[in-house]
Amino acid sequence: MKTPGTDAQTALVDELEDERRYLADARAALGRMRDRAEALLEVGAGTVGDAYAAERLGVALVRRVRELTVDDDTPLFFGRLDLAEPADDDPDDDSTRFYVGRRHVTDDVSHPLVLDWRAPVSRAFYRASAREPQGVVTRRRFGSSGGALTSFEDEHLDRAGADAGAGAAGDGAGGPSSILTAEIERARVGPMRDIVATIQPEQDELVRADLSVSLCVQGGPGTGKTAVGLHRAAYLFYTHRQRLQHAGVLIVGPNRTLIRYIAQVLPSLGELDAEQVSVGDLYPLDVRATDAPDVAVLKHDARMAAVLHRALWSRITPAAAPVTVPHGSYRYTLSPDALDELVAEARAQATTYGGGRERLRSRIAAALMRTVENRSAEAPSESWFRSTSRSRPVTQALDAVWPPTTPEALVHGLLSDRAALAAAVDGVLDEAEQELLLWTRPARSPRAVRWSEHDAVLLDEVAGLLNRPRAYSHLIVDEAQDLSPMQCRALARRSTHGSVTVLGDLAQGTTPWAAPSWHHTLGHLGKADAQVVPLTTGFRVPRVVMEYANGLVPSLGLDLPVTSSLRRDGSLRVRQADDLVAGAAEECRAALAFEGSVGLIVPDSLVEDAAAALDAAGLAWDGTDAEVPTGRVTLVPASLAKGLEYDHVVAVEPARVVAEEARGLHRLYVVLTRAVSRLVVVRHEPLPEALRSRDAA
Ligand SMILES: Nc1ncnc2c1ncn2[C@@H]1O[C@H](COP(=O)(O)OP(=O)(O)OP(=O)(O)O)[C@@H](O)[C@H]1O
Repeated sequence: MKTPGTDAQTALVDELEDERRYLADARAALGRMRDRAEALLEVGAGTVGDAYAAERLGVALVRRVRELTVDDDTPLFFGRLDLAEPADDDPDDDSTRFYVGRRHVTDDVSHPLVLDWRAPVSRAFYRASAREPQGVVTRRRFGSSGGALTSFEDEHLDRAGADAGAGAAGDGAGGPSSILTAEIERARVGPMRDIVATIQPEQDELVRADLSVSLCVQGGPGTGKTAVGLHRAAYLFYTHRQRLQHAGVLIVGPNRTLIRYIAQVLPSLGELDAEQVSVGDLYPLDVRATDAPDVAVLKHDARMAAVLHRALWSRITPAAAPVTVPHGSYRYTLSPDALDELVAEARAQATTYGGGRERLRSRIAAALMRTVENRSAEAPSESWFRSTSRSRPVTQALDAVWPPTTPEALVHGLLSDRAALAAAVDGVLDEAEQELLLWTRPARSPRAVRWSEHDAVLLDEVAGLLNRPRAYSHLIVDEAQDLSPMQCRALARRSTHGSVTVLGDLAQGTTPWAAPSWHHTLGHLGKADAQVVPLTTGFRVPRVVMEYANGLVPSLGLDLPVTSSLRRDGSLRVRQADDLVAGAAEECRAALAFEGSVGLIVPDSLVEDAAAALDAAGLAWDGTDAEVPTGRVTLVPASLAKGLEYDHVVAVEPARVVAEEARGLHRLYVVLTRAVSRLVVVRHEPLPEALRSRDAA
């Protein structure tokens, strides 16, 4: 005789079978959607009238085909919602059951089989709780392996929390959130994955905030800031595709390594359109020189904006000669005084130097035209106006009173010439600062300058004064705690009328100009009214490692909420080694016994030694710039560790990480918070004071 328990068990197993069949049907339907898109692609180009439309259609269809590609390794859905009543999004649809997945899948008559996670109805999947069921009777989460469903778990939200985890089938059974926990604790093998199956309510609120809302997310290491930013990009594209296709979303990261890393996540989010750029590449520059640290700090100082502004606009000079143009057998003239009046008007109305110059050109031509009209019976034509405005005398006058320039020419002129610099910095920078800025061996021409990476912020500032840069509807800025005031200004110019999502952690600020508070950064970004929202639950770093790293926070002089961790697994070990790099290589070899990626993070000065030690140990390894990894070990200089994560981290010589830079403690905090499962600290010198309690471990 069967016990009631086994009956229930059998019912659950049957139900899992039903779900597997549903998944197979949805996969087949997706395959047909793709076939249809491909067929359209084949005939599309031939049937559309003009070449431009054909190309547009082709691009859209290629993208559609790519979006519909079936990925057999991930199930098409990860959740199911049973609602009390039909959702009111679509009056023709009275379904109360929805499957939530990475993209829409419809059957042959356009009936939805799977809803995109970004669709309005899906919101309840992330937000509903026993306290606020939001119309949800049952929320089902699916466990999977290699694209196959292996389990499910139900929360009955209508039962007021009394029974919020009743049914569970398959290998994921065990607790109300075992599928969630298993998903969160899964080992990392490649780059970061999307988190659409497990977005938490507090993250979802940020992801789905209105396009008009500017947010600043202060979150400790591994609280999902980058993930939230990327999912927000995907959500905004989905919800406002038309609008964002024109004005776009720009994702800005601190360096190319992180950009490359996150670029691999975006396509899996079904989003291929967001532009991604590192903050240093906003003004592309062939960098061939370095700056002393104090010079770099000065170049990033907001006061430089005032200096450059003055240097540029002071190029406008009073007219010394009249403008004279011929018309018929006469010559018509504009006096220097009349010209100066036009300059004053154009200047008062100009928002950019370049725009003002063009406005002045038109005004000069218009004034000359009026003179002609007053004196001759025959009014000059529109083409006379156009050719006059482009004529040599007008351009010469313009060049004299409102000289053209380029960012390179202006900065070259300023930093090579003591008198020009003194005039521009008067009352803004002191003499010592002027000396710092002046080039000791100026290049002969702007083209011959050997620019430093920090010159980019000066050049971009001037470029922005000359002409308005492209502005985006939404800007997502990762690791924003490291932005300098001048970098913030560069971003502000690109989002004048748009909104921003600023992501960062003040405790991880490692640049000399790192923000002391979000108030500063947001002010320079021109978004002082952005809401600052904390995220304090960590998903990456295991609790034991997080608590260890948190030991450093009181020494950072910041008032921040403590980051806790959702992960109870993981381990921490501190090892004393006489030969640091050999010890580290040994630890890497041991780490390979586990599943997942291994990051060997070393002080920058030890990179070469560590590489040699890995080679000597016969371990295959990659640098952080590897497009396609050859092995599971990555060698990471401490200065590039930010934003990255590895299943197993071997962190070498904390004391040296701290000693190698001014904000070394912040850097160490970054280094110690990269591990998803295990952290091994290899040291020779004593640990920094704040970590000593663990030294005996
Ligand atoms: N809701 C979630 N479910 C599962 N995993 C999550 C969730 N949120 C974040 N994660 C994972 O936690 C890890 C850390 O996320 P992420 O890199 O976005 O954090 P971060 O706040 O940007 O960290 P850092 O400050 O160190 O750069 C990633 O592997 C991410 O996929």
